[in-house]
Amino acid sequence: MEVRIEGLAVDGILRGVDLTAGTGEVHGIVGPNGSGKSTTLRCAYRALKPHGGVVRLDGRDITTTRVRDTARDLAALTQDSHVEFDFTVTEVVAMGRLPHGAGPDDEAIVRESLTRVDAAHLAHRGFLTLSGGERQRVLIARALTQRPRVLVLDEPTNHLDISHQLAVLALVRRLGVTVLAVLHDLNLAAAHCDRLHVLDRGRVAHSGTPAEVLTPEVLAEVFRVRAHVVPHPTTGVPQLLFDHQEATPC
Ligand SMILES: Nc1ncnc2c1ncn2[C@@H]1O[C@H](COP(=O)(O)OP(=O)(O)OP(=O)(O)O)[C@@H](O)[C@H]1O
Repeated sequence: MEVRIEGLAVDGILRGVDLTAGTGEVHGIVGPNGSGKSTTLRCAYRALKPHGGVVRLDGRDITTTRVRDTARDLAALTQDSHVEFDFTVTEVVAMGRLPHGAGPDDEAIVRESLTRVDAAHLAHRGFLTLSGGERQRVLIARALTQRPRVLVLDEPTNHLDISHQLAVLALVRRLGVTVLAVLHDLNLAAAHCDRLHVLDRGRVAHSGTPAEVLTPEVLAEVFRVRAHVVPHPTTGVPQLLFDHQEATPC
């Protein structure tokens, strides 16, 4: 399913964000703190109504369909993905089936999703007893349980150790669904995304393949850091080495 974001505007935050992610492509949204990455995603999963612009799934404006219909197509892992009560892990992941209504395969789908994020052993634990990384994996399992055609992920590797960061991003790619992911780690973004969009002060400043976008010039202009770009010794993917910085942007 294609995701097309056109002229997205949110007062004081987004100033006309345009990007298109083709069916089955993995797109990363990167950019400095406060540049509007999460706000862009919030509009895509309908947590926020933009003041201008439109988000289209396969050409159709998402605001012209019922929220439940959008939820059948699109699953989100967000910064607001909280679970307030101590549901079991199985119960939390089963919530991903809600947009589809109850079905006979639900239990099997929940078990499979938990296995895919290496969390089957947590099935009967209380969600609130889990570590940050375990919670994140369970929330990813909940999104997978929705069997979406589009996955919107806001910092999906947050709280994950390096092994689970790599495993989750490899899994996301294997799913074959369209992915829009906010990522802070530019090297992970380069290794796992087909295309990157660099947000700067509420606009897409640069879009392209990781090699096109992650250049020393763009990193200096947008992130204000000095970087060297080197090919990964086995994959050839561009990877970044940063110079020590005396002055921080804070
Ligand atoms: N509900 C809101 N009311 C007022 N300002 C907001 C609101 N939501 C976000 N902002 C502001 O909009 C700007 C962009 O926020 P957003 O969360 O989209 O940035 P981001 O690129 O995801 O940042 P980060 O990398 O820090 O997560 C920030 O300055 C933020 O303070």
